[in-house]
Amino acid sequence: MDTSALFVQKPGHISGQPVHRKKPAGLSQRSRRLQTSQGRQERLVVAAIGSEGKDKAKLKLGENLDDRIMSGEFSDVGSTKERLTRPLRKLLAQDPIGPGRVLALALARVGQRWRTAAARRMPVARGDIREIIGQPVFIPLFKLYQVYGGIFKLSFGPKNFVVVSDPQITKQILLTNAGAYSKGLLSEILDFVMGTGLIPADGQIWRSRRRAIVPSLHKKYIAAMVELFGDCALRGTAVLERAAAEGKAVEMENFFSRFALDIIGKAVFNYEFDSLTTDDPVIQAVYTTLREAEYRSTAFIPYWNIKPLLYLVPRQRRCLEALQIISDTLDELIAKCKRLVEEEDEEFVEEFLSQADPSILHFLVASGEEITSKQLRDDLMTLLIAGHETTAAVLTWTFSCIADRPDVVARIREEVDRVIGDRKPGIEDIRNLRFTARCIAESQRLYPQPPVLIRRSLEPDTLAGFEIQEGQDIFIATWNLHRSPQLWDRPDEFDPDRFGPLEGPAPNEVTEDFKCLPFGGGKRKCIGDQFAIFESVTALAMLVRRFDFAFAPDAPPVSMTTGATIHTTNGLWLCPKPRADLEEVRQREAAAAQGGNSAAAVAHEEPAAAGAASSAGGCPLQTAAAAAAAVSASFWAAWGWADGSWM
Ligand code: HEM
Repeated sequence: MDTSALFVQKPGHISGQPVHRKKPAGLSQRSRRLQTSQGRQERLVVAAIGSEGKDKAKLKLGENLDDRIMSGEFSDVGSTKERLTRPLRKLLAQDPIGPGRVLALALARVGQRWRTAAARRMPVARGDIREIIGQPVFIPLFKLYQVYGGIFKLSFGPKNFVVVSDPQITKQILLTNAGAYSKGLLSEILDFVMGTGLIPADGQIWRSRRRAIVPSLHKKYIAAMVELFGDCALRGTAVLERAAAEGKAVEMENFFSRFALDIIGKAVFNYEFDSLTTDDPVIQAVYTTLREAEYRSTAFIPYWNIKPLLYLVPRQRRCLEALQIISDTLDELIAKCKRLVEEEDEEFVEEFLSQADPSILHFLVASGEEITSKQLRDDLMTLLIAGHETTAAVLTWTFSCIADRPDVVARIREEVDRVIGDRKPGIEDIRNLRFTARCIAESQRLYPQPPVLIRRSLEPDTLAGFEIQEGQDIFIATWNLHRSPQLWDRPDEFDPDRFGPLEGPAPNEVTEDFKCLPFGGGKRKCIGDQFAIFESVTALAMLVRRFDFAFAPDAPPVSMTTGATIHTTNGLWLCPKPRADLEEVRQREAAAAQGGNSAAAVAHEEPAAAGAASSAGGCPLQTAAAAAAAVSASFWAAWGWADGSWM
């Protein structure tokens, strides 16, 4: 089935469903067009989706929080007892005779003690959960952060969460006292899909799985993956060329979602989703499961814990069916891989990379480690989800950031023309695509994926002088850290130069001292950070060198909605147009490359042909694996990957 229609359409239609071009009623009052200091309006609207009626209800709830903040209710963080007795104290102080004034003085002294005691307690924002839901959850958290600062408690009836938006407190939780915290709520939410995979796992299981999986992402593997990224970018190029030729807009979130799925399928378990050009039940099953994971992470009542409802509620039944399809597919892939490992009889050495199948699954099976099929399935499912949604979101928001920035596009293009021309980038080239990489980093600052990290304290701790009880749920509000006006100059502006000279180190939680966490930090830091950066840089470079992108004229405004990552509400509709000087650049490249690895030749074929061309001669990764061996140590060190330091 040809899937291009799913994301290449006239902007008024998404997945075949007509979309009202007019903004929904009430949207305009709610729209927050973020004004940058240069006066440029970011096409960003904070909105909730839903029918008009639903929308109004949410609007009221969201505004309610704004009203309460405006009223100063949240700013008064002192003692309630002191506040309540203040009018009485004032009245008594007016007593002309004397006893009233003595009492007023006594009350003032007690009030002072109450205030001092209150200052030692963490500020608490009490409210109704409905004031938070119905909008991207990090938006109200940001508003409350502006009132309370780096640490406060968010309390809804019996439930409460500590919200952290301070770099040093974040560092303590993630790095210096990381042993005192678990994934808590996140493990509970993700159990149905990831089981004891790396993201939700804690304790001994986490330690042993991390020790087993991290070595599979070794240098040769990453270098081989860069080749795969280039092949997939060529297929994407072909899809965009067709859209450009037909003058159609492309829904880029869908496009990047499929792009990233194709890559992660091959990279993790050698499965050809080929979702940029086809659709099949496994792809549908993956998306059903992903959406369910997001639904569960934002739903208020976990009704799915009541077993019979799993079979009675249609969406839960669909999810069970999807999980079964994925589980069967993974079982087949595992069995196939085991057969291959037995047949090839290759010695398992450090940096093992199978020529026939360089996937992480192959590494894990070849390592000979005894693990249950269930654990292996959990590991693969975790890597599939962790490496897919995040990268797709990063690329989507990067393109949203650059679509109205011809100055940035020109700089990326100049760098790409100079470094790789029309070739696919090799591993060494990525080192020199430094401005392109900074654009990815800046987009990750503006749109952190995920926008909130979740933890639970395993033992009492003290954060910024406040006592934390065992079992306390904590949100680390990455969005707040990344957009804080106290921590960043012009925080809402897309400025890839803000991290200093391009020759300097790539920005991360260490260089930015935990005010920027593109991949988390400490012992639970992302294991796929280099994979993801190289993938995103390759895609950005290879698409920008070919196309100009402009916002589709009649498309809905770009707005955010919460999932595990930040999604667009109505898609990101862009019109790709071949860059004006494309022919000239091609001729120049053809003359220079003379029989080299010309991307132009491949990308002009149909996607299926591009895929076939990329795998001509067996595995397209063979040559890359060989080339990887030659990559210098200084290259890896430049990416913060000195031998051993990345584990
Ligand atoms: C741009 C893309 C990506 C982003 C923004 C991202 C972000 C993150 C973040 C912030 C964490 C820390 C979560 C926490 O502390 O609670 C994390 C963990 C993780 N990521 Fe990524 N990630 C990306 C790509 C990938 C890829 C490609 C893979 C695998 C190939 C991957 C695998 C993982 C795993 C397994 C963990 C859990 C590590 C542990 O708990 O030990 N990620 N990621």
